Amino acid sequence: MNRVRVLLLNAAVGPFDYSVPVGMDLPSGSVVQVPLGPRRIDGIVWDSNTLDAQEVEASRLRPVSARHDLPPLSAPLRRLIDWTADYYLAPVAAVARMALPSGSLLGPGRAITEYRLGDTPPARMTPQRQIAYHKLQGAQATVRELAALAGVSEGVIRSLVNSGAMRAIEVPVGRPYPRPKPDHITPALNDEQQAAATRIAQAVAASEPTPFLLDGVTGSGKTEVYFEAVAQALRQDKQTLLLLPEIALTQPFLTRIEARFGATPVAWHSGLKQTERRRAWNAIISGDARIIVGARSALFLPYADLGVIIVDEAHETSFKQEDGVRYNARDVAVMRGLFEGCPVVLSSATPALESRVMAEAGRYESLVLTHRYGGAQLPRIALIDLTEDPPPRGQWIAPPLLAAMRERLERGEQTLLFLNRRGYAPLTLCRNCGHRFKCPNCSAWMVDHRLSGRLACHHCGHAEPSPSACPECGESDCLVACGPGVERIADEVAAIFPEARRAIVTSDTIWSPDKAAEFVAAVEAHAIDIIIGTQLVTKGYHFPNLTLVGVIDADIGLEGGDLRAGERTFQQIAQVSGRAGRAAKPGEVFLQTRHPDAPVIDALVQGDREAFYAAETQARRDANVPPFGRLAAIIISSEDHDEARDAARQTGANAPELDGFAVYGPAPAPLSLLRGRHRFRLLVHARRNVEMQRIIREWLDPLRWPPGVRVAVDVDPYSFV
Ligand SMILES: Nc1ncnc2c1ncn2[C@@H]1O[C@H](COP(=O)(O)OP(=O)(O)OP(=O)(O)O)[C@@H](O)[C@H]1O
Ligand SMILES: [Zn+2]
Repeated sequence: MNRVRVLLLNAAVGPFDYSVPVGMDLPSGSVVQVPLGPRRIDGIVWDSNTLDAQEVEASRLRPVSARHDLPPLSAPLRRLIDWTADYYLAPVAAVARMALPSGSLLGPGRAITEYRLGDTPPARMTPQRQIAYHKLQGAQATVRELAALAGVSEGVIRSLVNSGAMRAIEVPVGRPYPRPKPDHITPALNDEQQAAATRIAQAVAASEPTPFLLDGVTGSGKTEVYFEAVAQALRQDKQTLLLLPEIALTQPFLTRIEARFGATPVAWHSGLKQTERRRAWNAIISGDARIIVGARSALFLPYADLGVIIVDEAHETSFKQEDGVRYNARDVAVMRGLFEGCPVVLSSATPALESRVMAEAGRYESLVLTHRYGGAQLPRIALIDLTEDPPPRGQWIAPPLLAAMRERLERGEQTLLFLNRRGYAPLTLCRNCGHRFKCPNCSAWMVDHRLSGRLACHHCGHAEPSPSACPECGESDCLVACGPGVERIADEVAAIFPEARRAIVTSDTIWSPDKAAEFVAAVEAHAIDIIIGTQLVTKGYHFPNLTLVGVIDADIGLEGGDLRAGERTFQQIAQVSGRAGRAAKPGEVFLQTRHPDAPVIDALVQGDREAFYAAETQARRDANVPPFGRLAAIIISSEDHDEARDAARQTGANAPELDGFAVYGPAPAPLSLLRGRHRFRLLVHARRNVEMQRIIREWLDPLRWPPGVRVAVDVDPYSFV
């Protein structure tokens, strides 16, 4: 057969068939270059039985131009790509692009040129050069990366190179990574840990495609358990993919892996430099990289030989991608394990309800750790009813929590205050005329960030300097901050305990792996008494001297009222509580609430997670919502309000009427304006046994919209805004 079907990667057309030049070997999965009109573009040879293309006579086919020097994408990976595209209603090419990180990686070359400043400054200093010269001391990267780092144009960097102020360094990208050793340092597991570890290791040894739910209370040592699965994969010369939700937090984690296996793992995330990315990529595809720690984007990479996939903190909603291909990495990981023939471990102290239901149904194998490691006790959780015990006016920390904090300071122990709100205040208004500061691009309030002196929109990134006067009435000294964010709580702590050393932990302060490492070191060295943080501090940390957790507003997550509001509140509070008393000293948690009788709050205080899961499962079953019924959101947007509304109405009017398939809306989305686009939503609610995706495809595919309209489908949505 001298014809191949090619999936085109960076084109809105295709797939197309091409002829195979004599002497070129093109098995399925080969990465190739093909002609398209006058251009040449990258593509992948795909299985013609899974991908339809227009039939073209053999004589009219154009030949494949070249084959890239890469191993072909494996059959299991191609199957995963097909499955993902089908399930999430995404173009196959869009999913396949996630397996091939960027065009520049496909080109030839064993080295990349990086630049760094030399010893002598440039003879002629312009203001831009001055900035670059200042910011790039000690840095080494490509021209583009240096420009981004310094905040100047690439031209400025190039001019520094040409003037001789920067020198070129060839960085080889094929350098091998040090090999981790399965038994470098092995901990003694307790009985529960040992039983779970043995079972997973056995599944790795047998290449069993079993999904495991590793469900263990906070501090039970789940990490040590799944490390045994990693060790088993290493013994068999296979790869481990370890997915983490928040990449900024990986540095302490990488250190922990290094301590256990004697070598740092290979990290994969969006913050990698091009040389690092290329080196990692080569090692992943050749099999040289044995332990790969990554964010969800690592899930689609072409691993040479996967032995096990681990999803840590598997309940985290950040595994759900909210743009482009809207997939859930937790669910896709289970499918990848199935196709690759390897076990998948979903590890969590507060599993997603979906995962619990799968385990109860016997589809996942359940491994349970009921106790904290080393005899530490779970913390005692107490309520502060804010209606009875309110803080003084203009403050947010109630007297019982303040008293507990004072005790900790006196005893030299650490406190963590949790409030899931970045910035100083979520809303700023004018006392004089009532003006509220709103984002010009979104239907959202501007958040006051005092540390950086700005008002910022958390949806589109729009920011402006904090105003001194009201733009509406012109009065000065009339702007009031409404409600607290972590910065405001930190100010309150500073006013009450001026001697206490504080750290604010949010994505604004911990924005890089280095910053995370710095923070951890400071807490461990007891250079910090009180941590004030958002959800960034709820996971993974193990600070033995931290014995008090205060939840400033336990009700905050329940306000939105979406499908998972109760579940998310339970998970966040259980996780943040789990940071208290993890070693010898017992922990204590205070929840500040206005709804002491809410079932979620009650379950947390009683420490009765089984009751919470049982009630929540029943409620979902009764409403026939996920994981029992199915949901899909259709978001229709345009820069023009009426165009978006009309397209949404037309879509709704064409909705099929079928048994077990209901369509609600369209209605303006809660965030009706986002990044300058007006948004309308339709919600599909289907019974489990209905082929929801096929019906949606047949409904939407024939519809035509004006060029300014975008239609996004979100299968199994997590976001309802
Ligand atoms: N068998 C063991 N031997 C020695 N130390 C252990 C063992 N098991 C756990 N630990 C230690 O106990 C602490 C908690 O373990 P780990 O971080 O694995 O818990 P976890 O279950 O992942 O917790 P969380 O879900 O709260 O993050 C860590 O410092 C870990 O090194
Ligand atoms: Zn905005």
